[in-house]
Amino acid sequence: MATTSRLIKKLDEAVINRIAAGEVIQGPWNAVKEMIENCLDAKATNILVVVKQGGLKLIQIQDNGKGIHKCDMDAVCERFATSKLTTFDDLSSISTYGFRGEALASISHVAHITITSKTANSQCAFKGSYSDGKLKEPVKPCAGTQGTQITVEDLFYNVPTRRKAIKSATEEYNKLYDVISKYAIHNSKTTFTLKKHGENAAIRTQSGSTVDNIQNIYGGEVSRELIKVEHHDEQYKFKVQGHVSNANYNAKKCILLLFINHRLVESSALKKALESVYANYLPKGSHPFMYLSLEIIPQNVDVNVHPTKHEVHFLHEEAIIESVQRVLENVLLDSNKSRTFLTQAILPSSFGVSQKEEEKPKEVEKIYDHNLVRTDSKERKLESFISSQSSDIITSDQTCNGTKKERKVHLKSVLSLRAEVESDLNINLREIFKEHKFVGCVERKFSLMQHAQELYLVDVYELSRELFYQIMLYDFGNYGSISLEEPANIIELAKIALDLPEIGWTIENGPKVELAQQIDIVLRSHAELLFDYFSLEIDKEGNIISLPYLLENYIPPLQGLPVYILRLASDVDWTTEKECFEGVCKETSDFYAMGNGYEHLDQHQEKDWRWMTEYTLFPNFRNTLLPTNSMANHLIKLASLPDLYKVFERC
Ligand SMILES: Nc1ncnc2c1ncn2[C@@H]1O[C@H](COP(=O)(O)OP(=O)(O)OP(=O)(O)O)[C@@H](O)[C@H]1O
Repeated sequence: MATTSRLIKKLDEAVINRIAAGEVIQGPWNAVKEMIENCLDAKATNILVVVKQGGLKLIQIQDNGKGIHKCDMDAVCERFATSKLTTFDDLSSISTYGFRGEALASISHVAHITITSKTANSQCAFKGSYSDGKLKEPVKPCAGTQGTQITVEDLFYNVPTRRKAIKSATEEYNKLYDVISKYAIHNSKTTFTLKKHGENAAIRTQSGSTVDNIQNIYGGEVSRELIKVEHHDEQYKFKVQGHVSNANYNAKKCILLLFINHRLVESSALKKALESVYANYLPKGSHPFMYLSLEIIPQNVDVNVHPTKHEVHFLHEEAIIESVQRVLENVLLDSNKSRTFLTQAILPSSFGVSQKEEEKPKEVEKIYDHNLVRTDSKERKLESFISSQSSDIITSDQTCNGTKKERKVHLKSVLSLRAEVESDLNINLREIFKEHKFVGCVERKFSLMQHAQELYLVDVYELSRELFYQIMLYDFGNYGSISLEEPANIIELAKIALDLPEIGWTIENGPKVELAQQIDIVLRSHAELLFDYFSLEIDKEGNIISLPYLLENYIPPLQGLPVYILRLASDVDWTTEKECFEGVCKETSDFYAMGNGYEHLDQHQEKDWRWMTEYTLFPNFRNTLLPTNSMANHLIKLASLPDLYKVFERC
């Protein structure tokens, strides 16, 4: 009778351990991650990582933490040997990164590992080499400073398939660079250094702020555009804090540094949810930078989901994700509203205004990128147009003038005017402006723009009026100034205005000269307020000498100045704060609106308004304007491609 031999056999212990190790240690990056977590659990404040061949040949991690006692040295690389967890219940309140006692054991099954460690109480350090979870020979005393140094050599030397699957050392290096970067940002009080063996440090952080570390690792372009996130949710008992990029920043790839209870984890659901919020703020195809740290009560989090610990599960996952989405939406909306504009005196020769000498800052302050308004966050910044397309508009030294310090505005009247704007937001219009393409100017008050397959006629006059009104509210008290080359006398301006047919002066209104004098008295009596809050300066002789500078590279049509002066004096309610501020903002935005003022334009002005419409107003309709429901009337849909197709089909 033929005997059948057993097909199912118990695997050799060494093979079992190697397979298990391969699940925990997938590549140099997570060997590094596990060991960094050990350093942090040991309260290290200084961590140095040296690697060779992307960590495949060598990973050496040195910390200044509490060290390992000599008596524990033989057990550190044994599976399920840990100092961090005793009972299963401890898992629900775990506050250390490690809890399984598996990482070093796993590494010892697939690499050569040497540990040198010294505790505070010990006279000297002790050194041991490990293989397959065991000490190769008794630990030896040696010289060393407090802390632990772990050296891992020839990772996967005994797992040829895994070694082959690893494509390139550079790729592995990039992955571990990424892991160290993220831990360095999350642990800003600990200094991190990463070096390729024999080379200078690729990462070297100082103990400082999170933003400093983001700047150090991801660069100034990101760190300058960050908004702080901080929120405590009582209902689902979690905290979220971090820094995310604002609408000015966009990258080709989404960068998300996500920590849940201080563990670096991945969550595609949260990532997707957050990216969908940014879709309303960023141009298509561009992505944000987000560093978020969520702290959820440990009882609601299951950390033991994945061998590499890069996933966690938590209760109320959907509700928490939605709540974080709302937090992000709020901070982005806030940052979009409070964007500040570069404030400086500018002098376009074609408009007959010039910079006041005494206003030139003694020391030229550097103007950073984030002070400059973008035309389109995907494209070039306005400054790049200055010397070419707009040399007539802006004098070349304008980018080095000083900026005013921003003052915080807490006036109830202004906050309530802002709230009125915000209560009327129109999300559809925001979408349209966000994704629009400028087509061309029809005339000063009207331009064409395209959104998706639709062509719109845009009332630039009305929209720019709204834009300036919003800028006045959100940048209240912080405008720069445009200095007039020739002081403009209020009485003379008022007389010019009263002569204009559209003002409708009649004999019953009283003599023009007297009216002009009254206008002068009203404005001069409020000169201090006009200067302080609105940068509208009146000298002792009753001359206007400066106007507010509301938008970079935009000069109001100065022919509208006489009417502006007259309306400021006659139409503003100067008796109550809110009405007064609202009135000045409204009159000023009427004056600044594109298409106001000039009847006949010379060659320069003809070129200037077109330039300002395309490169200043439309980019700000996209990035700065908060479209409200009333603005829907300022867009007329002229054509829609799908409708046109239908017409052709019928023909
Ligand atoms: N850098 C270090 N400083 C001090 N002690 C350390 C260090 N690295 C490891 N240890 C000690 O070695 C033990 C085993 O570490 P190992 O990484 O294998 O497991 P763990 O951190 O306890 O759990 P996990 O497998 O979940 O990471 C730790 O519990 C700790 O006591």
